Amino acid sequence: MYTTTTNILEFQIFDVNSRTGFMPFQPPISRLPTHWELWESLLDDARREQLQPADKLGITAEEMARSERWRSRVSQTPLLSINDMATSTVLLRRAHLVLTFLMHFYIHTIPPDSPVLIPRPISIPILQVAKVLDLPPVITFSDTVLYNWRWANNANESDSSLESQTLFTGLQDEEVFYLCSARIELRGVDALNIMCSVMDEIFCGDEITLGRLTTYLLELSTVIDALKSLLLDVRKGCDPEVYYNAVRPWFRGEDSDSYVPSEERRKWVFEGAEEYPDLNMLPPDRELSGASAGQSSLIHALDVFLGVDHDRPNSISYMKRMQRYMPHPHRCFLSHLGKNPRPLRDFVMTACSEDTPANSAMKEAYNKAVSSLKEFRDSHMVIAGLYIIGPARRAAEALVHDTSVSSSASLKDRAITGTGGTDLLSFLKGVKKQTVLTLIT
Ligand code: HEM
Repeated sequence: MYTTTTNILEFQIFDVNSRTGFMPFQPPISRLPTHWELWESLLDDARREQLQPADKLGITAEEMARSERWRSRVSQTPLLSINDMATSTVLLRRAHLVLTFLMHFYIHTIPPDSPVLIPRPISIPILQVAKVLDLPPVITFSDTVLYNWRWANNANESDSSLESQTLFTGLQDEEVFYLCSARIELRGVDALNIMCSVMDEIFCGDEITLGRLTTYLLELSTVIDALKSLLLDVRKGCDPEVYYNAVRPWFRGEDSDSYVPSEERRKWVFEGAEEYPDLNMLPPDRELSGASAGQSSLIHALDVFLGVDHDRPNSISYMKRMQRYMPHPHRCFLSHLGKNPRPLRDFVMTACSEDTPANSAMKEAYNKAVSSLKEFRDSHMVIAGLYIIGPARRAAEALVHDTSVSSSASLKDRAITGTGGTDLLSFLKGVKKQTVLTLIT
C-alpha cells in the first residue's frame, strides 16, 4: 500500500528534524565523558601544538619533529573500549568525530615517503565505532558539519549565532567553511517541508492541487536561491588560499591526490584490523574519500525530489558513492524518497499532456525550481574554481620553483599537469548537465 513519505513522524524515523533538518535538534556534545578523555586530550594537543601537514611547502624540521612526538604519544595510548558507548548515538557520533580528526592528524603528518599505518589505539576504535554507526572509518561531512556545532554563547536558535565545535587549524577560515554548509542545511529545512507539502498534495490529487503545487514549487525555487546566496557567502570569511593550503589538506581521503596514479597512492593500513574480521566494514573497493559537502543529504534530496538523475549505466555514480558517507538514517531517507510511487516530475509531465493554463503554470514553476538548482550548481562551480582550481595552480607553480630536495621532479611534473582542475570542472559540468536535462520542455 502507498504510504506518504511526508509527515513529521516519518521525518523522525529517518532522523530528520522538522526544524533543523539533517542537523540534530539538540547541539551535539562537545566532549566525550572521562572514560575517553585520552582521545579528547590528544586532539587538544594536536591543535595546541599546531601540527602541520607533512607535505606543506616549506615545513620545518622542528614542525616535523613536533608531529613525530605527537604521533608517538598516540601510538602509546592504551586501547580504550567502546562498549560503554555502543548504545548511545550521541556518544558514538562524537567518538567518530574525535577519532577521525585524530586519524587525519596522524595520517597527514606522516612524511610523504613513509607508509601510512594507523596505530591500534585509533584504528581499532574507529573501525568499531564506524561499524556501529554504519559509516566509513574516515572523516565525513557529518563530522565536520552536522555533528560539529553549537549555539554561540547560548544565544537564541538563530543560524547566525552558530559556532563550530572542533577544528583542525583553529582558523576562522575553517570555521566559516563548515558553517557555510551548516547554514545551508538549516535554511534547507524549508525545502524539506515544502517537499512534504508537495507530496501530500500529489497524494490528495484533488481539484485545487495544481494551484497549490505551483505555489509550493515557486517557494521551493526561492529557497534554493537562498541556498545559493549562502554558498556564495563563504567568500566573506574564508580565504581561498588559506582554505586550499591550510584547511583542506587535513580532510583529504586515501584517494584525494588525484594527480598520483592510483597504484602509487599510499594505502591506509588499519593496524590490527585483521584480528577483527567482523570489523570488515570498509566498502568492497576500499574507497575512503575525504569529507565533502557532496555528502550533504539536503542537495541529494533536492535532486531525488525534482527527479535529477545522476545514475550511470555501468558504474556507480559519484552521488551514489557519496551516500555511503552519510549517516545511515539519512541514506535511508533518500532511498525512501526515491521510491515514492508518485514522483513529482512524472506527475508534472502527465499533467502537461493536457494543455491548460493551470498545467502550464505548474510546469513553469517546476522548471523554475530545477533552474534554481542549476544556478546553485553554476555558483558552486565558481566557488570550486576560486577555492580549488586557482589555488591548486598557484601551489603547483610554487612547487615547480621550490628548490628543496623534498619535492621530487616527478611530483612537480604531476602537480603542474594534474591539479585535478580539468577533471573537477568536467565532473561538475556533468552534474549540472543532468540538472538541465531534467527541465520539462
Ligand atoms: C568553499 C566551498 C566549497 C568548495 C571548495 C567545494 C568543492 C567541491 C568539490 C571539489 C566537489 C567535487 C567532488 C569532491 O571533491 O567531493 C564538490 C562537490 C559537491 N559539492 Fe561542493 N564545495 C564547496 C561548498 C559546498 C557546499 C556549501 C555545498 C552544499 C551544502 C556543496 C555541495 C556539493 C555537492 C552536492 C557536490 C556534488 C556535485 C554536485 O552536486 O554538483 N559544496 N564540491
